Amino acid sequence: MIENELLKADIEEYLKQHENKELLRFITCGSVDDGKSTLIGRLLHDSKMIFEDQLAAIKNDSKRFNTTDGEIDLALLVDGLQSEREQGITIDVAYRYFATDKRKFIIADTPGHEQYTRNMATGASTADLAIILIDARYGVQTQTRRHSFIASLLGLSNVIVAINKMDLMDFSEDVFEDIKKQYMSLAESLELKNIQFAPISALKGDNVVTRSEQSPWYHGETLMEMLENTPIAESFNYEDFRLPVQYVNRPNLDFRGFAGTIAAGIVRVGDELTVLPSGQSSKVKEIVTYDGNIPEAHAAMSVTLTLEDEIDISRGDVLVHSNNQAEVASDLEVNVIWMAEQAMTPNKQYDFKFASKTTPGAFSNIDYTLDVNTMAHGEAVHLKLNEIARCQLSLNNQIAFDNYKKVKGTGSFIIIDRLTNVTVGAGMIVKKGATAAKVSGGNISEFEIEFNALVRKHFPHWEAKDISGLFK
Ligand SMILES: Nc1nc2c(ncn2[C@@H]2O[C@H](COP(=O)(O)OP(=O)(O)OP(=O)(O)O)[C@@H](O)[C@H]2O)c(=O)[nH]1
Repeated sequence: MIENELLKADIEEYLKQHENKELLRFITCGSVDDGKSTLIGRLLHDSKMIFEDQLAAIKNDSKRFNTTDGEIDLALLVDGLQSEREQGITIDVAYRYFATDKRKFIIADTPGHEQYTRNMATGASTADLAIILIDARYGVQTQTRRHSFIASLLGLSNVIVAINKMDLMDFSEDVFEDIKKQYMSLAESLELKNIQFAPISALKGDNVVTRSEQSPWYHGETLMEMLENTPIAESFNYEDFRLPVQYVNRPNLDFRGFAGTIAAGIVRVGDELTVLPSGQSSKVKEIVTYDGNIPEAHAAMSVTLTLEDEIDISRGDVLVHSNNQAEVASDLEVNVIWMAEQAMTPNKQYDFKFASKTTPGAFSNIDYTLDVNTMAHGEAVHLKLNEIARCQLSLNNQIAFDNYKKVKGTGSFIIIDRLTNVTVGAGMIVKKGATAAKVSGGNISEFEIEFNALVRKHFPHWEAKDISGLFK
């Protein structure tokens, strides 16, 4: 633990020195034992981010556990905790930092265990890129499909498919090409814009940071070059200005500022803004930051705006350009990833936490579930752990929102259980909801439920759907 703290302290210092370098956030995903930990260890090791004392500790451990036949077991570096090592499974999202001359990096390391889809969703929601690991011996697996699908659903457009353990397949070009083909056919049904492939051995280091002599047929970039060179600025939306107001700053009667982190777009002094949902308008008087006033600010910056007029704005409102507004509604059509052991029940009240506003509401209908292996639509009355579904959401209050693919910050939300305060799911907004769905889901009478039960009992061959779960 002491070593970890040291590492953390030093890396914060290190990151400070690299403040002006571009930051790439990425996630690594794959099935258990595909080699995520080894790969991350290799990236850290070969980019010289490991300190000598840690290296010595790993060398000793590798000898003691005799895990890798004399090679340093880089996985030991990542699976730092003793209990994790004993279990052999990484169990939560862990964030790691490293830097090269070109960029600095944050890795969200997400475990491969089937039930931990939610951890991947957590890591992926803030990532620019996903490394999807495939064991060269086995090719595309269920987890590959699941992770690629979630990456696509979360709007992660950059994917590096790292075909690992190529050393066990004699660095065969045919194996690489074959897995590439398998993956491309899977990707056809997904919205991943930029897919790159690398044949690697995380254990031996081939094509990770240094080019391998074992694969003379491969002329592409190393994995590290891909991480350094994949353009990320394109994933920012500088078109649609959105400022979800985190708090209203009123230190004295003469100053009233609206503070928050810009979710998308650019704002300048003098711009005409509208407050949503109320619809009132004014002009930007000042843009105040920690380092003083500035004439313009863009996505990801934390700012405080003051306006020309005294208008009513409170926490949770969204400031937008008057000529480019977000939508406002209380009924939404959404994609949901369910993350709790206890199933989601339509018409049960949950809290929905948007960029800066939390409001109660309920799902009025599950339109369909999505099978992550086949992409087929299915029917469901409840939504179970790790299931993904298209749903109709009915909120108790109006919110300002965007389609998730347009603006992540104003297009996503988390779902919180009102009793336990635990996050039970995550959602991405597709569009304004259809009110018709609300009627079919929300207004079922007790009589209809009883009638439905009778029909199902006495006329099972009619195959009527159980609607009791829709009523609560
Ligand atoms: N031959 C070979 N073995 C590898 C390679 N990469 C990883 N391994 C081995 O595969 C096993 C699993 O690697 P890990 O890095 O622990 O796998 P992981 O995906 O992090 O697994 P979890 O942490 O359990 O999710 C270890 O025994 C590694 O030494 C590789 O490129 N070649």
